[in-house]
Amino acid sequence: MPATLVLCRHGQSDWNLKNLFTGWKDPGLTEKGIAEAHEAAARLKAMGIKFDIAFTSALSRAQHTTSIILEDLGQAGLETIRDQALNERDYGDLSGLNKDEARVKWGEEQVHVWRRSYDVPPPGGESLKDTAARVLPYYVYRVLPQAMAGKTVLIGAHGNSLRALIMAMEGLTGEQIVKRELDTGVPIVYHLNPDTTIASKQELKG
Ligand SMILES: O=C(O)[C@@H](CO)OP(=O)(O)O
Repeated sequence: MPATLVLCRHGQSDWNLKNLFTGWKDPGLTEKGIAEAHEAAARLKAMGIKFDIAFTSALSRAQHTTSIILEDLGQAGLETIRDQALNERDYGDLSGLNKDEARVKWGEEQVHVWRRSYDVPPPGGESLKDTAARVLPYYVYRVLPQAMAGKTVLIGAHGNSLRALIMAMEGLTGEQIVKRELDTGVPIVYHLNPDTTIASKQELKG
């Protein structure tokens, strides 16, 4: 029986709605974000998934999404480990700025490079590579041993911390990851082989 690992980006946050760079800032979920978390839970429930352990970041939008999913699955008390290693990529000086205004100020291309490239950090912040340097050791040393022990694992985290993880798990290049977007509140269910490679992958979209 392959191990099961579910990755889920948090539901829409207040700053996603306002189109602001968020990073390590800590806005809550919008009504839509809360609804997305419930939908994520319903899709996991329809697959018959029950978790043995959950991991989330130190930021409330990911914690809230994770707790809604667990509550809806009837697993409110499940062991949930919070760690800032899973936090969103730090957007540095861009944090709190409007993304459209940033495009006007610095140009479409520069902002796209800051948002999606692999190794170009935004001013004062982390590149995806920097983010991977904290996410991947956490995954390898904390999360993966749980999955390899046969536990069904949930990671409720963020667009860029999960992009960093997915890049490594799926063996994507720096060019491929630029195009990879994660929707809010959409669980991705991976089954892993005993050697930790991916046996199957399913995105639970509506
Ligand atoms: O603002 C952020 O922290 C992230 C995720 O919402 O945005 P982006 O998609 O621009 O990386």
